[in-house]
Amino acid sequence: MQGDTTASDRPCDPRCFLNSAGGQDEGNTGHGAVDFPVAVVLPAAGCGERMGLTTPKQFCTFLNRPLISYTIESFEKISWIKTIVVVVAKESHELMLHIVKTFRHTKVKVVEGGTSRHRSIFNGLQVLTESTEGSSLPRPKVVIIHDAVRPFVEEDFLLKITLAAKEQGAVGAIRPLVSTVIATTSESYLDHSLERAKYRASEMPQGFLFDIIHQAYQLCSEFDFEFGTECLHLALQYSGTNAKLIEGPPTLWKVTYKRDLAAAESVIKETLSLSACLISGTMAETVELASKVQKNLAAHDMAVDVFSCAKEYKELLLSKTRNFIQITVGGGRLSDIAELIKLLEETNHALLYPVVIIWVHLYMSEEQSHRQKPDELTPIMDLAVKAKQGNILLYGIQVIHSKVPELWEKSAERLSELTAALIRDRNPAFTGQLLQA
Ligand SMILES: Nc1ccn([C@@H]2O[C@H](COP(=O)(O)OP(=O)(O)OP(=O)(O)O)[C@@H](O)[C@H]2O)c(=O)n1
Ligand SMILES: O=P(O)(O)OC[C@@H](O)[C@@H](O)[C@@H](O)CO
Repeated sequence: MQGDTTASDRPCDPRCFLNSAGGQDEGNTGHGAVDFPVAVVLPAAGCGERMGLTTPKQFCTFLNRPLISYTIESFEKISWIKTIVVVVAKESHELMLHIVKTFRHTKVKVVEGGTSRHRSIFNGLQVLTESTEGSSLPRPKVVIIHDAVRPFVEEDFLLKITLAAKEQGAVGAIRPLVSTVIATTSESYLDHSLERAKYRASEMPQGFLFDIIHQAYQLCSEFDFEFGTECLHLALQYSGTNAKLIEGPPTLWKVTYKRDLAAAESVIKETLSLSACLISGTMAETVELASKVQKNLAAHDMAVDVFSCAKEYKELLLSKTRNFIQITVGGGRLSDIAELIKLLEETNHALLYPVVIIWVHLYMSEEQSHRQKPDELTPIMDLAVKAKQGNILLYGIQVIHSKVPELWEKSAERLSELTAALIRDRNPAFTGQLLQA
């Protein structure tokens, strides 16, 4: 298609957009390249009819957080984006303010939506014009418009869209069509089909010079407002600006049906499972077990950093991982776990994503495990109940050291399998349980 700029169409790698979740260092690709004010408008005033739920899909939650909060976070962590205007229905205004407060979103301005997506977007643009009474928001040079129900957007693609919008006036993300587009007769027969290779799906984000898109909305017809679905069309029709088209990654999909919500949760869980910190202690057996687990988890695509003791917690937290494994020996050493939970709570580490702690209890022999008094381990349940209130999921796994290398290897493998499953699934139902490796 004329004007296509094809970006790399790499397979959907979860590490590419949720830096803060996956333990990756947050990129800052745009620093310096964007020397002009950029604002974002997130239309979120729809009712989500196709989702078939009473709660509008942008407020549906997974992993204890509403969908819209994930989208806001994708933009919030970008240093060169200064303002995020979230457009919600009047009846959702208080809920949106509560979400902003609960998840400590910054840069967010909440405004009231309209009866159609275009009306909502226009309301969002209006609040960005200096001429609006009481508008405390700076008029942006470029505005990014992005459906609030598209949570996976990457900084490097947003940078491409923003720089292209500054140069071209209007730019849109596109993706190859999956199904062929056909026209039907009034009796629901095939009228004709379009040559799929010549067409693309229009996705989000889209970027515009603010004045171009604001003018287009000021001039557009009531019909456009009521029935239109394409901002690029308004820029062409009413501001004479033909949008540049950039092929985006497969992660730009919009949450529309219930299955999309499950898919979004699964993508985020996969991202959260990419890294872990393992606190091994200093005993030869615990250090050896830690090394076996680290090697086995690498086969599960999980990068594990091993720390020898608690005093390195501070450094450990800087890694941004949401998964912690602590090996202890002998009598119940839950005090170390309690200390880690306290630190995670003090640093709000579990604010945006549930944190997993796996307490690995190593018995040095079969006899020692039989001597263990049940009441020495039951406190894990109490600790887990308290930790869950802070979005921290505590699990216990018991493992017995064996002097027989094959048996010891097998135990380490079982421990690694259990650890990977608990981290991947983050199922609250198993918190406080003591599993056997
Ligand atoms: N009056 C409207 C309608 C839609 N949107 C927003 O536009 C985005 C994309 O629209 P869509 O996926 O169609 O959302 P809904 O209209 O809520 O879904 P449905 O068509 O299934 O009702 C969503 O974030 C939606 O909240 C909006 O801000 N104002
Ligand atoms: O509200 P709807 O889901 O119908 O429209 C959203 C999409 O049309 C829109 O986000 C892209 O096609 C880009 O315009």
